[in-house]
Amino acid sequence: MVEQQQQQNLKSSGEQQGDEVEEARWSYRTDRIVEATANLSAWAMMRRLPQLVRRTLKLTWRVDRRATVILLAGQLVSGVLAAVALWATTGAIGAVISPQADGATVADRLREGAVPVTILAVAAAGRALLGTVSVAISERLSPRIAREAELELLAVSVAAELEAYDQVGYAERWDAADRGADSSQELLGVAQEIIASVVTLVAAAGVLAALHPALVPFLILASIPQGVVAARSARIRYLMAIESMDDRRLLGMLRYCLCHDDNADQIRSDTMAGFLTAKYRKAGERLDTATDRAAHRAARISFLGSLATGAASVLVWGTLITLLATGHVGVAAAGTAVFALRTAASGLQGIVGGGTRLYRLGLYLRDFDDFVVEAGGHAMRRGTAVPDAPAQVAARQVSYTYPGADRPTLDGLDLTIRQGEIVALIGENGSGKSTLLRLLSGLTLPSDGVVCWDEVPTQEMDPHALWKRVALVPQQFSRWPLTLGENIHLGHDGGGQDLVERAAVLAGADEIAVTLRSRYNTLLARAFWGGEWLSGGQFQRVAVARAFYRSLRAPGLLVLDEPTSDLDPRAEHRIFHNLRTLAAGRATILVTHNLDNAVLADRIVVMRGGRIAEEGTFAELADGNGLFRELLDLKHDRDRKLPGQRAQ
Ligand SMILES: Nc1ncnc2c1ncn2[C@@H]1O[C@H](COP(=O)(O)OP(=O)(O)OP(=O)(O)O)[C@@H](O)[C@H]1O
Repeated sequence: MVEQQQQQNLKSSGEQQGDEVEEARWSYRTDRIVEATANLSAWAMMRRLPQLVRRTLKLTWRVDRRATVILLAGQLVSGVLAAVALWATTGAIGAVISPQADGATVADRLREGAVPVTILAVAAAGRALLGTVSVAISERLSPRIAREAELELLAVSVAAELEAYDQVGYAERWDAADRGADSSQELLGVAQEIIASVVTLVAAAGVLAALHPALVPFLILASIPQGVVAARSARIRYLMAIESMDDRRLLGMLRYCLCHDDNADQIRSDTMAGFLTAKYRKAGERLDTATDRAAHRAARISFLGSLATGAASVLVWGTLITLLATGHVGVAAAGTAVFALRTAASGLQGIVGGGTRLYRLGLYLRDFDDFVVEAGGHAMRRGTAVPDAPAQVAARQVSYTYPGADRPTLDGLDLTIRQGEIVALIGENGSGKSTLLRLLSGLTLPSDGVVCWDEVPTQEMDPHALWKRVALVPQQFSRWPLTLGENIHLGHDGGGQDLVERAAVLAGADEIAVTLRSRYNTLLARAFWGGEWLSGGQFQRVAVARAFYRSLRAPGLLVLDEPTSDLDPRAEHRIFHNLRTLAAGRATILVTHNLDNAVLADRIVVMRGGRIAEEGTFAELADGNGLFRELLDLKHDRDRKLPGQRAQ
């Protein structure tokens, strides 16, 4: 009863707000894809099939050569057995229908039929066995083929420059590519079905041609409508999938928002479940409409195709009857022709059915290929220099414009941080601080100007060697589903447990370790059995410990983007106190909105609108009349008294 009431509440609040839910079409650049795909014809499909089969075999070859050979040889033998079986059919039919007048006894007939029937039985058993073997091989190899594709996708994704993520529609194209990688799981099964069908068809057509060549063109004629229908249906389904891609992504996103524990508190406290559920329902309805439209179109085409196929079948059978009536083929041969026609028809069906699926997979694979090329275009093409701990890191006349933005976020900026120095970066929201940190760390490259570690520009360095010397606490730090120890060393465990614990002590994460069931071996993931969870501030201590660990292992640039935003005063004090000691031998840059923390810095740099507005020591800037002083005054004003605050 209570449940019913809750569901009713959810429904009615969703319905009530649903009216206001705008038709949320997250606009992606699908028009271009739709337009390109609409031009694909059945002929294009036919042309692509051999190439797709070749590609599948290449993939299979890469995964397991021996299995590929067995698979192909098996199909070949299976085809030969099909032809042999059809030939034996003539003998078997002859034994059954030869006229009684010959005076043949039952024993004679059985003797006559024994050989062809035995051949038939052996061929059928052989084909069945080969079929089982090839299914087993393809089931074993298919997941591996998909994994190869997924690994390729992951490799190009992580090898791309960060700016790739800022390209319009990049995430959408990644999704499409991911589906392409996933669908490659079906490739081998389908390609195998096509190869088997082709082999069967060739065998049957060969037998038919030998019985009477006139039968073959009709067989081909009968297959044309099926092929056209299949191609058109596949295209309709693919276009539908592309057109509704944004809705499917939206559904996925909403499911995540509604159910993931990241949002669980807010979903409840903001009573927004109904609002999001209404959006979900709307997107689902749009998807249903698109599916219905595609199903109707496919059904119409399929009906027309069936009519055409029926007409073509009449022609084939008419031809056979005529040939029999005019004595061009004998009765036994006509019987074999019937079997051959049925075999050929099943081969054709296999080709058309498999071809359709392969064609559709091919379209998804094209998304995969396109993305691999696109991401490859963003691959890091940098130098090979390997940096040591730099004596200084300098931005020289650096500008940075995000892809698609109409003005630069950073504009002709100069900044040098020397080893042993702590520089505090201050500025209002959106002034470009995080963007500058990314450039100094070599995560992105400047649109103009250079960032140099000593005298070597970041674009001339091996990025991985460079990042080994970067220790970063980003604003949005990751909470990896790993143990506490792993969350600190992240696989770079050469420093040993001592270094992990030293970093933890410096960041105050040692206090967390002692509260956990298995200390540093405790899994920090509540989604897994045995995992534990930390508070926001505790996780931030772990993130700082991670950066300290990296910096202890390979000193270089220490980058702290609001590293203590979630910390209590004691924890914050500990980190900044230890930072002073750690800073020796490193260039340190710290972003903070808490101006009091800037006291710790040797120098303060104040940013405004992507440029440096002023710089100096805390005392110099506090005595001045620039932005820093203004922000400081605002803070002191608030510290003294806020409007409406009651006097103590
Ligand atoms: N990936 C991105 N794509 C496009 N524009 C971006 C991107 N990231 C940041 N920007 C833009 O660049 C500007 C500077 O952002 P940045 O994150 O560097 O500011 P910030 O000074 O660190 O701000 P905050 O104090 O809020 O952290 C902002 O106007 C923002 O809209």
